[in-house]
Amino acid sequence: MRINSTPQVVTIAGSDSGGGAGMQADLKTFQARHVFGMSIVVALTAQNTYGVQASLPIPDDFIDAQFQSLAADFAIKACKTGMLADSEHVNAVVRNLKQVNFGPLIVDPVMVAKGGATLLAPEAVATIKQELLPLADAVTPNLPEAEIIVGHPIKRETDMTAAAQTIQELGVKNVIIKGGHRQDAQASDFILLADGSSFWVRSPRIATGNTHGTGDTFSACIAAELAKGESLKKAIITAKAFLEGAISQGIFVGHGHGPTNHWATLSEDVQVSAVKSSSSLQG
Ligand SMILES: Nc1ncnc2c1ncn2[C@@H]1O[C@H](COP(=O)(O)OP(=O)(O)O)[C@@H](O)[C@H]1O
Ligand SMILES: Cc1ncc(COP(=O)(O)O)c(N)n1
Repeated sequence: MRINSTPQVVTIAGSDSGGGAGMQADLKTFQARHVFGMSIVVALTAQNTYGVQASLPIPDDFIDAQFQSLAADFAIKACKTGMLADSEHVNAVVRNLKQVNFGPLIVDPVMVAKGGATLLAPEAVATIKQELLPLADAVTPNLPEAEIIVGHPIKRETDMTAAAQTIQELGVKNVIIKGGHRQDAQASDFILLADGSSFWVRSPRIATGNTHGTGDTFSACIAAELAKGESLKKAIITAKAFLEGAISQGIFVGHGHGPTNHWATLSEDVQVSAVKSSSSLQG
């Protein structure tokens, strides 16, 4: 059917007025990856490359209204969450997700902005673990977020693999722990799939201050590729190549922690190494 043949994706997240992170980064990613992007705003932030100056959660009933508007009209094939502000808003999103069919759900458990601002009330971590993760097809914590979810420090690569297992036991099928916050020569992300197989994606670490919105861009790219019908494994590898390009071909705007370049071409420097082989990697 012609009317719904374009892959349609929605981000359920916070707005970054500075355009580098949040749903603005998601929508730029959707555009770059040739899918039709939509947005459900959960919170507004007054933000720039220096940090977050103010934030304002959206009333629950307006979150409901946005879900209803999209569900009534579009054939959404994948979705992602980003900044969800607090427990009340996590619950509003969960309630709505249970009533719609927006395809695979990627949860980016955004907690603290790179500049240090709190984007999720600490009390809401338990709500994300108990209510949202069981609905998710994949979760994409960065290292500090993974440490909060599992409740202990994650230092070595073996800690990342163990943490992924612990997070999977919370009821989320596929776990992607991003290694951007480590200091090693490669930026390495660990992936544990639903079938128990696992692999690393690695790319050269780029020395840059332009990493504002990297996590948002990564999870948005995964959602975009899933909406096109790609397997989760292929979507993750594409997202890694997209990030390596977006970070390395930097864009310089603002005076603080700069954004990435969503026009960049995919990098060819991504290495994939299986930890356990499996004939049936998650599709
Ligand atoms: N300096 C860097 N060089 C190359 N890749 C990076 C760099 N920083 C982050 N990445 C990659 O960007 C993606 C997002 O990771 P990360 O920055 O850890 O997320 P978040 O924005 O949630 O903190 C991951 O694939 C990670 O490996
Ligand atoms: C609205 C919003 N959502 C997410 C982030 C996280 O991005 P980063 O960790 O790169 O600051 C952000 N800064 N603002």
